Order: sequence, then C-alpha cells, then structure tokens
Amino acid sequence: MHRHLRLTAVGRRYGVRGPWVLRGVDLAIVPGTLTRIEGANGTGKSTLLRLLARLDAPTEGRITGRPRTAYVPERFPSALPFTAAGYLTRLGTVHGLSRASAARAAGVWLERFGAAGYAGTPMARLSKGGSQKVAVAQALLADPELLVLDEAWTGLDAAARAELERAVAERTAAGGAVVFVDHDPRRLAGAPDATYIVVDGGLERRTAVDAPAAGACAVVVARGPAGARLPAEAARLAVSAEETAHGGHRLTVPAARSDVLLRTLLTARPPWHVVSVAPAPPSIPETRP
Ligand SMILES: Nc1ncnc2c1ncn2[C@@H]1O[C@H](COP(=O)(O)OP(=O)(O)OP(=O)(O)O)[C@@H](O)[C@H]1O
Repeated sequence: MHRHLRLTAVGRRYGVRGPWVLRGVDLAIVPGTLTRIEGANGTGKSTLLRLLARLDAPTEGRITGRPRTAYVPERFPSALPFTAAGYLTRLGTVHGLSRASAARAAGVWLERFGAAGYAGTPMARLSKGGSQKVAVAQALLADPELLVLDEAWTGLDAAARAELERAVAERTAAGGAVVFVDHDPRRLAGAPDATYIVVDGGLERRTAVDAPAAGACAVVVARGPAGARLPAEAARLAVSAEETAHGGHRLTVPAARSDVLLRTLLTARPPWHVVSVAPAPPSIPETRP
C-alpha cells in the first residue's frame, strides 16, 4: 500500500498569514499511471509537485504513502562541485545503488540523453541543456516508483526530449507512477491516464481531452522478437489487440495515442518491428434482420 500516494484535504500556504496556494486537494497517484498537472502561471503546480515528492509538507491535510520518489525541479542547481558522472554516481548511491551500479547507471543515462561526451565536465561548466540532461538522468537512475517532473523537458534538445518521453513510457510500463507539468500541451498527448488543472487553489479533473476521440483510430500491425509478449505499455495504450499469424499483433489505438504506441514498440528492448500503420476503417453499423 505504501506505493500508493494519497493526498487528503491538503492545503498549503507560505507563512502563517499567507494566502492559501492550495486548499482541499484530494488526489491519489496509483502505480503504473501517468498524470498531467496543468494550470496558469503561479497557480500552485510546483507547490503540488513538491508535496507529491514529499519535499514539502502540507499546512493542513494528510499525505500518505511513501513510494521511492525522484524529482526533477523546475530549476536545477547546476553549480555543484562535481563532474556530471561524479554527481550522478553520488546521487545513485544516495538512492541506494552500490557505487559500481550507480556509476554504470550514470553512464547508461548520460549515453541515452546524448551527454556521454561531457560525463567528465564539471557541472558548473555545462550548458543549460547539458545540465538539464543531468537533472533528468539523476531522477531516472534508480528506477523510482514515483517520478515527478516539473517542466523537465525545458532546455532539452529534440533527441533528448524524445528520450525523456520514452523513459516516461518505460517507467509506467514497469509499474511506476509519473506525474508531470509541462507548458507544451502536445507533450505526451493522449498518454496521460488523468489530467488535472489547478484552479483557485483546487484541483479539477479534466476528462474530455484524455478520452480518446470517438472513431479516430489507427491500426498498427507489429511483430516482436520470437516469443516476446506485447509490451505492457503498448497493451495499455491500445483499445484492442489481437494476434495475427507468424507472431504479429494487430493493435487498434486512438489516433491521438498512435505516436506514443509506435515509440513504445520501437524503443522496446529488444525493439518491435512495425509492419504497417493505417487509419482504422469506419465501424460498420449493425444491421438488423
Ligand atoms: N517558497 C515560497 N515562499 C513563498 N511563496 C511561494 C513559495 N513557493 C511558491 N510561492 C508562491 O505560491 C504561488 C504558487 O507558486 P508555484 O510555483 O507553486 O506555482 P506554479 O503554478 O508552479 O507557477 P509557474 O507556472 O509560474 O511555475 C505563487 O504565488 C508563488 O509566489
């Protein structure tokens, strides 16, 4: 149960007489789900994310559950007296990895984000994009049960942005929960299980946009390596999946999620081969005798 994070009637204000930034917030973060938080500037999104990451405590209300959590803050303190790899290795050991595993994971994540070339560069000398790659890598290092991303894509180049989307899909497929804020409405479009908007200190669930558009579906035919099961994340994204001859799978997916599905298949380990992608035929109306 401790992996389920739950906020009950949570309120937060800064200072004894400060205005309430959040009040009466109820929210459950369930393993294996992706949650998007939206809201205008200054409405309290970062405040909420810090509470979820347990880096801050509510002024009133209760937070229960203690998933192993990693957090990418909106502003990452980059002027640290370490090299990129040195910092990540230290952080990995803080997250409970042995030094050797932490160093290995640091190398893997720097490579994935195209930052292996500056593994030995002091953090203070990294560009904004370089230091953001380290910020993201430190959060992914130890396979957190809850990943909290506050504008984590900002400052990353296109390849690293795509890699972070893949990493998010991998986390949820592995049963982790991911909560994110991003100014780009297209970020992971169609993928969140829930979207909430912070309005007047409260949280409103937005369902309309998350619901797949009726009728607009794509059919993806893909084939995995011999004996491989359909990746769990792909199964979750598809509205229907059927096996075809020779180990193929025919997946019907809402058009808004087809990009995420393709990325999930192509970046599976080992990757799946996508045979075809086509719009789903319109459904045939039922005829009555
Ligand atoms: N440590 C703090 N001390 C005092 N006030 C704070 C603190 N952190 C946030 N606030 C105030 O709380 C309100 C919400 O801030 P928060 O950063 O959570 O909003 P946000 O929605 O993430 O904003 P943005 O979209 O601009 O990042 C703002 O009025 C902000 O000034």
